[in-house]
Amino acid sequence: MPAAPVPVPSVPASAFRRPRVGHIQFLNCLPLYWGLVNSGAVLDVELTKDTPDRLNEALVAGDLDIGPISLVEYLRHADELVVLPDLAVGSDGPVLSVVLASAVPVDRIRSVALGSTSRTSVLLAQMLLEDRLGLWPTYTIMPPDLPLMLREADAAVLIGDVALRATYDAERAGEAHPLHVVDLGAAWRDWSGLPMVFAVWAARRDFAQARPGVVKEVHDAFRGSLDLALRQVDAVARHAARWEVFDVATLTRYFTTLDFSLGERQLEGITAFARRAAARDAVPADVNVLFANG
Ligand SMILES: C=C(O[C@@H]1C=C(C(=O)O)C=C[C@H]1O)C(=O)O
Repeated sequence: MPAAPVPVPSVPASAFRRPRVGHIQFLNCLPLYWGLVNSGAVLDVELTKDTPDRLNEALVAGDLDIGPISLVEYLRHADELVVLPDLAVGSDGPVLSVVLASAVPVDRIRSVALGSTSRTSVLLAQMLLEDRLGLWPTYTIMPPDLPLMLREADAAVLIGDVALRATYDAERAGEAHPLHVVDLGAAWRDWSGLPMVFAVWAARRDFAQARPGVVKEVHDAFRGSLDLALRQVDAVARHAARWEVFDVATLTRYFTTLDFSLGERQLEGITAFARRAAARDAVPADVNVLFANG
């Protein structure tokens, strides 16, 4: 009699396939990517480059395994995710690429167009306008196009390259500039005394449990490539200035102004932001930030 077949435990396909990793298609994450390409790290991943709003949705839906996620969306879905240590997009003071650009003096803003690619910064802007300045404007969500937004509203909230452009144009024009450009990283630090964390990197909990080694490998590669890019920041800026509208000095300043760390102070910043956001019912109260085992 033939031997009974040995039962093979079923292994989910996710145990074998290449990890699906997200990447923000803004200059803020160029150092991360540049390092990956130039460090010679062989990282076998399926990389999806997109705007933060779409990457948020994909990670929450389980269409990505690991990726950056707007802080607000992380706080809303923290029980499905683990945070990668020592990696974030933030600033301790001015950030240059998260702005409120207003055609009227800030205390006269009555309508605001919120850029559709953001989740954290648009909430931060609302908190600053309402809870700090006592203004109650109306809001509309619009694609991140400054002239179109200002056709519809007094002010616009922008993130990423278009926001960096707004900062750059305002600095170059000085007094003659028609817009009031408020750096929301600086505004948050003035208000709270703390750094702002706009986005973190997270892995889906089920993925991190099934493949902890892969999460560590991806995290190490990201962290390593970021460190490399920041050590060679002039070269990164020179490279990017070849096709970007920004000059080398602006890009060098930008890459060194951004705070990619996630230490004690950044966690305090997250807690302070989460508390204020929870008071407005924008995120659940008392979220426990769980890290991937590094
Ligand atoms: C500093 C930035 O942080 C970003 C802000 C985000 C948000 O507001 O939801 C999300 C990801 C980051 O890209 C930036 O976009 O320039």
